Amino acid sequence: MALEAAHHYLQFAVANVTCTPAVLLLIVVPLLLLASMRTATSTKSKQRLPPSPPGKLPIIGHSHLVGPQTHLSLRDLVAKHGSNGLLFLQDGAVPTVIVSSASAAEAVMRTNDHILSSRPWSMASHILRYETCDVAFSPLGEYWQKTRKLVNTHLLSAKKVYSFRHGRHEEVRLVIDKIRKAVATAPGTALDMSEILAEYTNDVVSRSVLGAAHRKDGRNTLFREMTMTNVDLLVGFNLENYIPRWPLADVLSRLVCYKVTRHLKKWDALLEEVIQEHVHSRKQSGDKEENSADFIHVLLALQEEYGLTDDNVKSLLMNIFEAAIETSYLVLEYAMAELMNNKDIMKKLQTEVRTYGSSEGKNLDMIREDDLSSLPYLKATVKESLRLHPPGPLLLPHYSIDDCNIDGYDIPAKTRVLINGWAIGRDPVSWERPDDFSPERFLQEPGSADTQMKHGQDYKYLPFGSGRRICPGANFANATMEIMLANLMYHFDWDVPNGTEVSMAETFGLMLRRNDTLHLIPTIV
Ligand code: HEM
Repeated sequence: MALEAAHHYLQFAVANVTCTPAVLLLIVVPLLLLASMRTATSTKSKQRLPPSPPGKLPIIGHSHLVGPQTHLSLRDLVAKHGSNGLLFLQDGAVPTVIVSSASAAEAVMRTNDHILSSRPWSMASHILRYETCDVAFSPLGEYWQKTRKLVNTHLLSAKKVYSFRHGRHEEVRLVIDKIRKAVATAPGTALDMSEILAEYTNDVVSRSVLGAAHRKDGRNTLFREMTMTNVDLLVGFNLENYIPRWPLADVLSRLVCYKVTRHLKKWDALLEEVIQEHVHSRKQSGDKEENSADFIHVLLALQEEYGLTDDNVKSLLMNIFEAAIETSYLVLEYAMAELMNNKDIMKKLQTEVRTYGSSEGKNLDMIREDDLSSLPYLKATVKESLRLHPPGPLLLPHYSIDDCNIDGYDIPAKTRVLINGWAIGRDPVSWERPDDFSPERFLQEPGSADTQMKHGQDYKYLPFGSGRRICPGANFANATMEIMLANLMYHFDWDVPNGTEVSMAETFGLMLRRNDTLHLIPTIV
């Protein structure tokens, strides 16, 4: 893996700076060797680290043991060499602890949460996020606390999310109308549901951030493209994984991150434009902030109170796009794919939604958010999809700000901690028939709208993480996903072209995604 990464790095570096590979080698190789010597000396301490697999190499450490399907590789390594779901890996220059059981996750995200919930640093992320002034990648500290409070209280509280429901209804209605039209024009034709669902989640998010005019000049699409490019840039090789942070390495990293800097300029121009429009409209409307005001309005209204610079505001906005669009779309796509391969479950779900929609002479034109609490099987289906297919299989990386001890093992300060939520969600110790798609497992009792396992309170189920870094967007995400899935089930029957199974083959990146585009044939009911 590390050799592949080194090759990747050289390609990446050459593509980004006007340096020849030979010059890069001259700079990089001595730094790597120096780093390796430093790592070798630093690991000679008396600490009792969690067990490690054999086969550690100079410079790259254990990285060559981790294959491209990282979540699978790590699960297998922990099963073979770990203890109680804990394993220590030297990933290049980065000491890393892998967490792969519910009990170890609880020790990390509850018992030692105050020590283990900072974030590791990366140059690409630092540059792209206005010198790390977003919420998601800020280290633990005052700035993170302040912005996290703002996000929890003013942007993503249950009340605020509920206030956006009319916008979501409109977006869902647009999708339903689009599918109906396609069926009327060419019955029996397969639609690209991946694209339809990605567009939907993007529109819900950009509407909440930018307001009702989010489609102006194709901005919704532009923000989506910009967000996708973020993923491409951040998934590239990180030099600092191989060379500890010294001033010379920082200079080199900044050079390599030239493309990231260029991309930030684009973000900045776009965000500046939409913010200025909001400043203008706030002046005209006398600074009134309504309950359903979009995120830019809210942030501008609170900017002074929270002491935020313009760059802080932009970074927070970029964070919302990055965190919200892909995640919810992937869950919806996986849910539809699983339902196509489990037709009895789809039938049960359709019966629940349709019976509700037509009971007591209701004959609803669409399912609305106030109806969702009467649809327990729907909620359980979304939860089950999140269990089997968490978009972030390793959550976001955690980082220790001090030494701590788990199960008698030392976790030194400045260790990266990766929690394999994907493996924990499929651990046979915690789950019966863990690989089956079975929403029933989340129902306390048939017919009850209450479903088990509140997010973040049960460490065997971690799609949104837990502890102080738990995803603040779970309300927003669930509202976006549930209302769409309910209406897809309410209005249409679904088939796979040629009656085949949907392939669940997937690839690990910043997020876990299916390899194939999801093509499905809808029929109006
Ligand atoms: C299905 C959808 C989603 C999933 C599965 C998901 C999952 C996650 C996970 C695993 C984390 C990291 C937790 C940790 O470090 O332990 C996270 C963090 C975060 N998420 Fe989400 N997320 C989703 C949707 C959203 C949405 C819709 C938003 C905003 C509108 C959002 C905003 C954030 C933010 C700001 C953080 C960083 C929190 C912090 O570091 O303090 N997420 N999310």
